[in-house]
Amino acid sequence: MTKTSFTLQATDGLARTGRIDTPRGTIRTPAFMPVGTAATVKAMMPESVAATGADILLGNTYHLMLRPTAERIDRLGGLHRFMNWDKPILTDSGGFQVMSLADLRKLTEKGVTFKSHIDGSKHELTPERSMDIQRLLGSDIVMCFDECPALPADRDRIAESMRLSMRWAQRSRDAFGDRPGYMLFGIQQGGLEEDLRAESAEALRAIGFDGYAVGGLAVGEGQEAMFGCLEYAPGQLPEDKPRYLMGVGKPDDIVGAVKRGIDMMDCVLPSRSGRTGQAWTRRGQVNIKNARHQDDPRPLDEDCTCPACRNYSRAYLHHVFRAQEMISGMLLTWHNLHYYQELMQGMREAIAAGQFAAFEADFHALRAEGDI
Ligand SMILES: C=CCOC(=O)Nc1nc2cc3[nH]c(NC)nc3cc2c(=O)[nH]1
Repeated sequence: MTKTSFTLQATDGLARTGRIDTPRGTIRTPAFMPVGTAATVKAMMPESVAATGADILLGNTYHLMLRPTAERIDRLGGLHRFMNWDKPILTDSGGFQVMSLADLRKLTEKGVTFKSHIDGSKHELTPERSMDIQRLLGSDIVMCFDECPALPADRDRIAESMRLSMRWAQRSRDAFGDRPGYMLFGIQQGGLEEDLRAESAEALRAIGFDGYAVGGLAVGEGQEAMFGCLEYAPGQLPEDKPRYLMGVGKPDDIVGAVKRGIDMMDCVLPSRSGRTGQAWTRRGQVNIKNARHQDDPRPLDEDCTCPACRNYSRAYLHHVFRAQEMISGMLLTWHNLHYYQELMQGMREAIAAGQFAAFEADFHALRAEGDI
């Protein structure tokens, strides 16, 4: 099967469940993508990531172009072979990270020049170069090269940035070419301005993409403003293509985004917070480094079937975090990614059964505030 396709299987209100079929495998939606920044989901073996239920993971163009370089990964057989992950991979275009991580950035109509945060070497990212890098990596879902304006920004700045991103979307499409079996996603911009988001959606639709991302969010606007934008932005995008919300989020952000029509998300939160001792459970958050866990024989979450909850006590997890043992980040990252995938599976089943409202009510009812 060399083609790719998106099939909607059920809807419940604005929430949808479906599947994205690619030659490397099927992605069940709504989907959560663990972040594998430097060709690894930190503290996890790839087979462990697969065991959590992840159908796809995310790679970062900015990091991989600097080290070990896309050319080297290509020579070694591509990113899937390199990191021993044979399911789908989505790579970002580098646009967002170059603006947040690189030094001495210079942005022009052509693209962005910058100095590596690793060794100070000079680099350039353009729509054309980003498409080339993502092709060399072999990623199954390629993202347009875009600019994500830092908020707060005034309306003129937001409009100007969005229109640049739309010109870059056309250049990305042209440079991507015709690649059966690979998908190119456009990225909607426009800040929190409904009319600018509509203009962006129309520009992307006219170019034509395999999927559409809602960009420019989860950049400090807060959940209320983000949900306000998600009341209209997903609906401005083609209904028969996947909708991807980048950088989201906490479990309640994810439930709220799926409720408003989002099909795919990615976030470093479950893995990053796992390494710092922050566990996410259906009853809320557990900061395992808190002294009150040091004699607690119970698992993190009685109902969780992950290896951390099946085989270890809170007391043990507390100990290995206090002792800064490597197993600490491994176990909590595994738990958090397992919990996130369980959340996605629960929503897929609830939407298919027309029970999303009940699922959402249970989700909120079970969660206590604060540390549990
Ligand atoms: C990441 C996949 C593909 O995205 C791109 O290639 N460009 C892009 N990335 C973003 C990443 C974000 N993370 C957050 N919060 C943590 N907000 C984000 C917004 C964007 C965005 O507007 N564009």
